[in-house]
Amino acid sequence: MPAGAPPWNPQRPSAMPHHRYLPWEERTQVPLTERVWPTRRLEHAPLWVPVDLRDGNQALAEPMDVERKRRMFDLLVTMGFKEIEVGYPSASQTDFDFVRHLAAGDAVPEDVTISVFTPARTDLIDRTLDSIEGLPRTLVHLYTATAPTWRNVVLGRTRSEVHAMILDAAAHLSRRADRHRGGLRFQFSPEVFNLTEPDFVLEVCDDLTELWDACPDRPVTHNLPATVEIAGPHVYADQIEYMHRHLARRDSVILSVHPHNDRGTGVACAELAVLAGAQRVEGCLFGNGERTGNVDLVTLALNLYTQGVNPMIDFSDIDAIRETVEHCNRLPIHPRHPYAGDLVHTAFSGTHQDAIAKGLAHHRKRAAEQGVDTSEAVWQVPYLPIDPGDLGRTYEEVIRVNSQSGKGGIAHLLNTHHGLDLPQRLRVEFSRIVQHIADTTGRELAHTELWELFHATYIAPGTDGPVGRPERSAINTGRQGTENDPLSAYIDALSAAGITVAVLDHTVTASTAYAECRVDGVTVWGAGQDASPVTASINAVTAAVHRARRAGS
Ligand SMILES: CC(=O)SCCNC(=O)CCNC(=O)[C@H](O)C(C)(C)COP(=O)(O)OP(=O)(O)OC[C@H]1O[C@@H](n2cnc3c(N)ncnc32)[C@H](O)[C@@H]1OP(=O)(O)O
Ligand SMILES: CC(C)C(=O)C(=O)O
Ligand SMILES: [Mg+2]
Repeated sequence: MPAGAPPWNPQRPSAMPHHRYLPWEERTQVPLTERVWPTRRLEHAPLWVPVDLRDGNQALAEPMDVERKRRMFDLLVTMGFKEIEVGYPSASQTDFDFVRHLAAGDAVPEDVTISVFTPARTDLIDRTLDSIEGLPRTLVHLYTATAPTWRNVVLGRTRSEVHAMILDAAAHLSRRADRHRGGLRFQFSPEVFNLTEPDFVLEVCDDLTELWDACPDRPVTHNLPATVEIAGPHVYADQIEYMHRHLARRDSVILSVHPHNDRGTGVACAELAVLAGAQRVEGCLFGNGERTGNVDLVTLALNLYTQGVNPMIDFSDIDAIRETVEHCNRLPIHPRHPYAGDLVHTAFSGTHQDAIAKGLAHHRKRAAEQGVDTSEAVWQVPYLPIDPGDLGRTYEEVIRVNSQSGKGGIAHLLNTHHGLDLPQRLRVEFSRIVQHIADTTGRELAHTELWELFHATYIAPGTDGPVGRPERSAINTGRQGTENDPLSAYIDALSAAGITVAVLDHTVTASTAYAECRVDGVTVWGAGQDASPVTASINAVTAAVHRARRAGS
């Protein structure tokens, strides 16, 4: 038993060298003792800023060419994003050309602001400013790493040297901006904010706010990245709340966050950061980006949507969005990706299917009672946090059948796709047949296969044997006062032919009849179809007779 491990924990200690890693408390400290973020609620959307064309793009094996960048840009505009980071113009000719392409054409709507990214180097700042010549409403985004390890190891400068380097670059940017026609605004990112001393970030950001003379009408954006996620989201929230409370000229600062996803908690970091005072969130569609990605804007915005908050972004055709992103990034989106993956609205397991099928039926009923369309009624369907219809998806894929499935799902598919409404006991029986096939083949059964199986089992179980099709003449002549009850007449006819049939259960819904019959002592179900309920019922009894005789032979 490892020292300090509770007695109920029988696990063997891992031999992996965990001592090589430092807890976050030893790498950063947030001087925040009282926090308000746990008491707050997300009530409106922050400003979402997609960085797919810069941070996402720099993480691709094959960065986007101008054509792909343009497709991504048009998608982002169509979805409703109002501020879009379009590239790192000093990094490559493609990025430079793309910004020039935007400047030359009419792709940028009047309500959209473009952002371009630059390091704190005068030659690269100049190149960046050259790229945006003629572009209105541009945000120039300056960044420098501020965390101790980056200062020491990467930049080879002391804290005060890095501070001076940032201010020099910002001053150069300001001077160059004075010559720029069209409104420029500034953004600063202390790269690796989350590992930087909070007082250093405050010093630098406050100096920039002053240097760039930010005011409420021309605010500066301070973007505080979790460049490499190293701690839980509660730590990031504390760091953001601390900055939110202490930044100077707060009404002239847009407080932005930029979480990455190294620990898989990028979404949680962003959500808690907004509770803690962040007004703007940078991320990428479906979480593309460096290493494990940038925070996923789709998940974030749809998380808000499913809380009844307007996400300010249009996701009504999520598959078209996904296809464009897959084309531009040349990366597939995982089938389990929140909200957008191929399988995220699908249930294979029996109890989930049962609940969903009941939930959908209840939803339709409640909408009808309230006199509203199903797409307007409040959504409360078990296991489906969002109505797939809101994302432009159909309900077809919601329930799929394999060996994990149960009668509810099978009945739902037969009902939805083939108009069958199986009686409860028949559901139980048929699901055993399906289960056996799914188990032995180990594969999924499509709704068409279920229908074929149902048809072959219950509707047309084979006509070999002594009973052929019902004798219409025997029915129509009407025996024993059964002129108004052709089914009884048919059963009498069968009896006269030596086949004793008792109908134990009989229902007809939408041109399909289901009959549970005892035939010569054998109890079986049969089903029949016809526009006429009478004929459908007679067909069902005939099918039951065939099945019983096969079972008995
Ligand atoms: C967290 C982020 O996403 S940051 C953005 C990362 N994105 C990219 O790097 C993609 C585009 N980058 C590039 O194409 C190139 O790095 C360029 C064109 C910008 C620069 O290329 P090069 O001049 O070849 O330099 P290199 O790529 O080796 O960059 C490292 C140099 O920049 C310095 N540097 C790193 N960040 C910054 C910064 N924010 N401001 C100023 N200098 C910086 C480093 O200290 C190093 O300097 P050194 O050569 O004196 O040691
Ligand atoms: C905002 C910039 C510097 C960035 O991409 C990061 O820090 O992750
Ligand atoms: Mg980043």
